[in-house]
Amino acid sequence: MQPDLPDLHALCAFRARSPLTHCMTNDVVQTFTANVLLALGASPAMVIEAEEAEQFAAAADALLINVGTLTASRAQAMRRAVERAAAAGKPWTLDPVAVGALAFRSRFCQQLLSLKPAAVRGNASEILALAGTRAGGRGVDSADSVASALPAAQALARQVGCIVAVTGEVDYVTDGERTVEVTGGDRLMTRVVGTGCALSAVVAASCALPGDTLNNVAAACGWMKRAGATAARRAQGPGSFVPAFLDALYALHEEESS
Ligand SMILES: Nc1ncnc2c1ncn2[C@@H]1O[C@H](COP(=O)(O)OP(=O)(O)OP(=O)(O)O)[C@@H](O)[C@H]1O
Ligand SMILES: Cc1ncsc1CCO
Ligand SMILES: [Mg+2]
Repeated sequence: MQPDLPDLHALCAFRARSPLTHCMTNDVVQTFTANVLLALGASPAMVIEAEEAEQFAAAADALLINVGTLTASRAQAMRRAVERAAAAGKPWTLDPVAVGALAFRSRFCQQLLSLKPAAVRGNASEILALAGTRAGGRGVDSADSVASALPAAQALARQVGCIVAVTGEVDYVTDGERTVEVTGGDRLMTRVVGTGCALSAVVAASCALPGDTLNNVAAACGWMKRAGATAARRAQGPGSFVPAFLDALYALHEEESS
């Protein structure tokens, strides 16, 4: 494998910074998300009670909002955390799980966008829905191609003034003017739950790094794609993929310099 110096530099910076990452995420992916962040060298903390979430949002380096298992009380806690993060100048990232398909979370995500996320990461159907182009996907899964969602991702990035990462077979990361394409990964990444949700947590953490957020988010997508490809070569199926994926994230620096 060719060394990929920008990704390696960003990975070293990520590990040196070890971003304290406040995750308000869904019930399905809590442990996997924390393990992915830990394998990469970040420091996750899942703080969800409204009063604590508000307090912690100001202290953490980055905040993730994932609406996968949203409830009214969680929405309230998330809103308070985002408002505090925004006031404290801390970057926050939105994963709009199943937006478009469901009205409550769609209204909530649209309202949150006015509080200026640093990044939005979603699959093609989610990005199309958030941009107002399409109605939504098939539950939490995408029903659209990534290429078909690129114009919507660029429009959303310009409209909100943030980085948008639309992911799938290929990932596109855009600020509305510049677009980076990230290739690799493996279809097995879609046969275990939470690779997208965990990627959003890594994207959130990468927004705490100094430098160009577009490049840092693209690097985050690249780490996940590379580890996904390595793990797929080693795994026999979804069951052995998850531990192989965590191992590959942990050893990414060896792969990049070999
Ligand atoms: N067909 C594919 N080939 C290679 N990599 C893929 C493929 N589909 C998805 N990926 C990778 O899997 C990860 C998750 O992306 P995806 O777009 O499936 O997220 P998602 O639908 O939000 O997932 P989830 O909701 O299950 O967390 C990304 O790193 C993406 O690049
Ligand atoms: C399966 C599932 N259901 C709600 S959130 C979630 C995790 C994938 O997005
Ligand atoms: Mg998702």
